[in-house]
Amino acid sequence: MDSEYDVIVVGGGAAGENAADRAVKGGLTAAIVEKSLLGGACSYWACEPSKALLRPGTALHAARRVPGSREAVTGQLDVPAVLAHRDEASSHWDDSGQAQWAEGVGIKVIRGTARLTGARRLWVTDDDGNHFTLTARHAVVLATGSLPVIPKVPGLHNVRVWTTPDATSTQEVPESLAVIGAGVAGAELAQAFARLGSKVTMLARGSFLSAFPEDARNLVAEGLRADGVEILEGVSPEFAERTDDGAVRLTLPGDRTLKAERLLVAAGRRPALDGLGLPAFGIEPHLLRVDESGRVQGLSWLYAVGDCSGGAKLTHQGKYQARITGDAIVARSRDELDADVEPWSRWARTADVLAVPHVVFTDPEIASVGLTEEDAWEAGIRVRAVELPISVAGAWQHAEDYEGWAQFLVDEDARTLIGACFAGPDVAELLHAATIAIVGEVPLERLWHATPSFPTVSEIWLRFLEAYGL
Ligand SMILES: Cc1cc2nc3c(=O)[nH]c(=O)nc-3n(C[C@H](O)[C@H](O)[C@H](O)COP(=O)(O)OP(=O)(O)OC[C@H]3O[C@@H](n4cnc5c(N)ncnc54)[C@H](O)[C@@H]3O)c2cc1C
Ligand SMILES: NC(=O)c1ccc[n+]([C@@H]2O[C@H](COP(=O)([O-])OP(=O)(O)OC[C@H]3O[C@@H](n4cnc5c(N)ncnc54)[C@H](O)[C@@H]3O)[C@@H](O)[C@H]2O)c1
Repeated sequence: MDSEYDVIVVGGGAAGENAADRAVKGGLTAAIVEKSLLGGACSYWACEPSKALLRPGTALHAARRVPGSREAVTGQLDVPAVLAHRDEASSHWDDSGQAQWAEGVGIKVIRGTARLTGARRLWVTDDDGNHFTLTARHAVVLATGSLPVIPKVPGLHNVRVWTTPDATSTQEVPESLAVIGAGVAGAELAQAFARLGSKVTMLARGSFLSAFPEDARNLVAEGLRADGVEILEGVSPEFAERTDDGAVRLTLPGDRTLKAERLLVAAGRRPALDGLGLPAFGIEPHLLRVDESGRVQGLSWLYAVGDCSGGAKLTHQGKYQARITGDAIVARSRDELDADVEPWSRWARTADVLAVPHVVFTDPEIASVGLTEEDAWEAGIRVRAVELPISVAGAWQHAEDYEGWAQFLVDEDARTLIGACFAGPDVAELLHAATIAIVGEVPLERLWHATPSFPTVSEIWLRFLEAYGL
């Protein structure tokens, strides 16, 4: 094995793989050091398995909402078949296909745990405890992902908790499940397990899905409640203990208790930057900042992409950052790019601030992109919100009782869209149109010419422009 590569990526999740791929496509040599499965969290423990657990319930529910197909659907979810579908979606936790892809595109995969020991130099320990040094000629890219935040609840350390990988890879559906945290992971997994037969109770420190507009999160809360999920808002556990029968009992404010067979902690994630040797370079892991090209501030050779680099923790955004960073490293290796990076150029993560798409894959879904109304006012933008129910012919065709809500945010001076949020069944597929309108800064007068097909849910775009006054 060579000990020198142009680019060395630490962490082979979605972000790391894409950074290495772009470097190789640009003519550089690249290696990925990975301590677990190549493909990372998304492939084995996060997006793929969680969506595979959710999709069968969504499909069944959709069939029940259309007269004609409703009558044909008489059974319940087949739990073993759902779990088998999830196993398949997670490649049975086998990364050989991924390793084959990497080697095929010219990326060297090195199994082990890496830490920085000098500028462009890494110390790697493999699974057998062997050590070796790797040197990067141009750049080291950190793509080490994120770790769950475990809240400081007295007694919690004595209790066996599930974090999200335990929930997404389980082979058993618990009779009852308590969930600490009512963000995206908590909401999706609460619904998945409720539909698989668990009695689910969610504890939200603040509001359920607090990052989204109230009308959107109310629709999702209604959907979860219809599946039997109990949502307790403004509630954080005060104490946790193991019961004699191996279950978990939580003490809640007001001396209430909650007993559940399993306890899932989905209370947020933090960048996984410990143990990488960053303090020796004057960087406290929790203070790591990157510039628009993904370069760690203060170091010309160190970059970070994906969950570990701050910002939205989403696969597609990490991959976007990785494409930008990989190309920036290539450009700098050819002296085609200096320190300054133009916004919206191919070396700038401009969409990280202005156009991050985010889908909550519950049923109904939430799909949002761009600034929120609060962000816009804070940024000094004169924003107008147009909010309306998704009440178009396409919605009635989609489901008898279709209920949806949309919000469009317009920069009143530029007369362009700067944010959008949709809530309702299958709204995820409406999102990319909004992302394109925002990234392309398409004037509303031009959007007026983008005719949505009849009868599709996309007709909500026409209703928006009419409501806006065009
Ligand atoms: C339950 C759940 C569901 C989700 N669903 C979605 C979704 O539907 N859509 C979406 O966009 N996002 C989703 N996300 C978020 C998404 O999973 C993450 O944003 C994404 O996986 C991050 O990719 P990454 O490459 O940055 O990190 P990771 O995929 O975590 O990869 C980091 C890799 O680095 C390795 N590593 C760490 N330290 C070292 C070291 N020192 N040496 C060598 N290797 C190291 C790790 O083993 C790991 O493989 C979900 C998250 C969760 C928790
Ligand atoms: N569909 C998707 O794209 C998807 C799905 C799942 C996760 N993710 C990503 O993974 C990351 C982690 O998801 P997450 O849901 O864990 O984080 P999150 O930050 O979205 O939500 C965490 C929630 O836990 C609550 N919380 C924290 N401590 C608590 C306590 N002691 N008691 C009660 N509630 C408490 C917080 O108030 C917050 O609402 C997110 O950044 C998200 O972007 C994405």
